[in-house]
Amino acid sequence: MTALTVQPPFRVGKIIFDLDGTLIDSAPDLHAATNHVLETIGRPHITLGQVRHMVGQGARRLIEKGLTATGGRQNHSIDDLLPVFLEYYGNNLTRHGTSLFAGGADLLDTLSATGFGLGLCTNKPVALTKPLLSALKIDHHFGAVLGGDSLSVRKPDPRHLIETADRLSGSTGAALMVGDSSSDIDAAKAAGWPSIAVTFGYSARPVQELGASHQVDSLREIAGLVLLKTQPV
Ligand SMILES: O=C(O)COP(=O)(O)O
Ligand SMILES: [Mg+2]
Repeated sequence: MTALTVQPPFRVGKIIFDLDGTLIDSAPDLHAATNHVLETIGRPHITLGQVRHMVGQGARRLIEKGLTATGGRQNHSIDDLLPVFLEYYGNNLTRHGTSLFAGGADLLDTLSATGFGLGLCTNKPVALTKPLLSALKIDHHFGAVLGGDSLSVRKPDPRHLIETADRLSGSTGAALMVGDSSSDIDAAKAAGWPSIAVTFGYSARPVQELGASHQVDSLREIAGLVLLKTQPV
């Protein structure tokens, strides 16, 4: 495991959040959309438990992993299946119960109210991300929202995080990444940022192996780990 280089309380001005598996439990709806794709090609369904460890590298990778789990890629083209997935998922973003993880709404309220610049950096397509943030009533917290297709690079490339932070106009100071998967923590490490890994997300690997600066079992812990702007420095 990578040595911890930065310890809380983190003295930062900007906090960049991952979405799936970090702020929101979107697995139920990603599960339904994946099974819809599998059904169209006569494959069996996969379980919610399987999907929970397949999310974090974008829709293409999720479809690919769904195929691998049900008999292999064979001659199926991800390019052909992606629009099937995106159409179903886009029409059913919260239908099967996608919701904020416990403490998420309070955390974002607290961080916004105390003056942090908040950014959202996800590998989900941005055209699906924005309506999902609105449906969950958390869109107003984010000064910048970048999806997996917003740039020519995406997590774990650190430029995805750095660009999200740079677009937070009016916020200064160092940035912190909060995520659930290796793509988040690897991007933060490559950017030279501290990071917090949540243990309740969708990581395919044990979270303690990701090498985050700190890890939390609940979003409720996070406000206590950053130096709130109202506290004396
Ligand atoms: O895999 C996805 O679609 C998005 O995942 P992320 O929000 O964890 O980056
Ligand atoms: Mg994630």
